Amino acid sequence: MSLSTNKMFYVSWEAFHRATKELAYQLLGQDYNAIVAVSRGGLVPAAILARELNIRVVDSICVASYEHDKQGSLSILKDASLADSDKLLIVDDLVDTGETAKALREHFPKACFVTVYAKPQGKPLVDKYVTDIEQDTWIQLPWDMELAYSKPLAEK
Ligand SMILES: O=P(O)(O)OC[C@H]1O[C@H](OP(=O)(O)OP(=O)(O)O)[C@H](O)[C@@H]1O
Ligand SMILES: O=c1[nH]c(=O)c2nc[nH]c2[nH]1
Ligand SMILES: [Mg+2]
Repeated sequence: MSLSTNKMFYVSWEAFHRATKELAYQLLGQDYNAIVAVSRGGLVPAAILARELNIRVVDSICVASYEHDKQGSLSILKDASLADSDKLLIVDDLVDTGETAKALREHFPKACFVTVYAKPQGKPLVDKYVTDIEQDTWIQLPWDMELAYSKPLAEK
């Protein structure tokens, strides 16, 4: 997807951590025994969920589709070695158009697919998520940003 508006939702590391812990609360007691992180965006929430849910088996599936904010066709660069199962948690940072989630659900039909953020188009494809984001808004994740000087309002 390529966005035509400039609406942004900026996420700090603390906010990302807090939202992912909220996802962990939702998953608590559900007996998952392994995680597959959807690299790269899913690596950070996967580490947080693995810690909070005490899951020590963590794998990754490496996919590519976006070049910055332009979406192309999805390809699997490296598959996970863990087999599909209903005890498997597939973790990504966000679902937007749902193209990535659709491909992953086909790849892991029994697994539970979770994200931290979800936009309306992709929402029906995730089993659990924490925060709703409007479709026309770009989520700026903490690893894509750096601290910078901000002019006082009076000077803007
Ligand atoms: O619902 P969709 O429209 O498919 O978009 C969601 C996907 O896009 C982003 O990954 P991206 O492909 O940009 O790669 P990255 O995780 O390596 O940053 C994000 O991490 C999701 O995996
Ligand atoms: O950083 C990102 N923010 C988004 O809103 C988004 N949608 C797809 N891929 C994305 N990456
Ligand atoms: Mg991704």
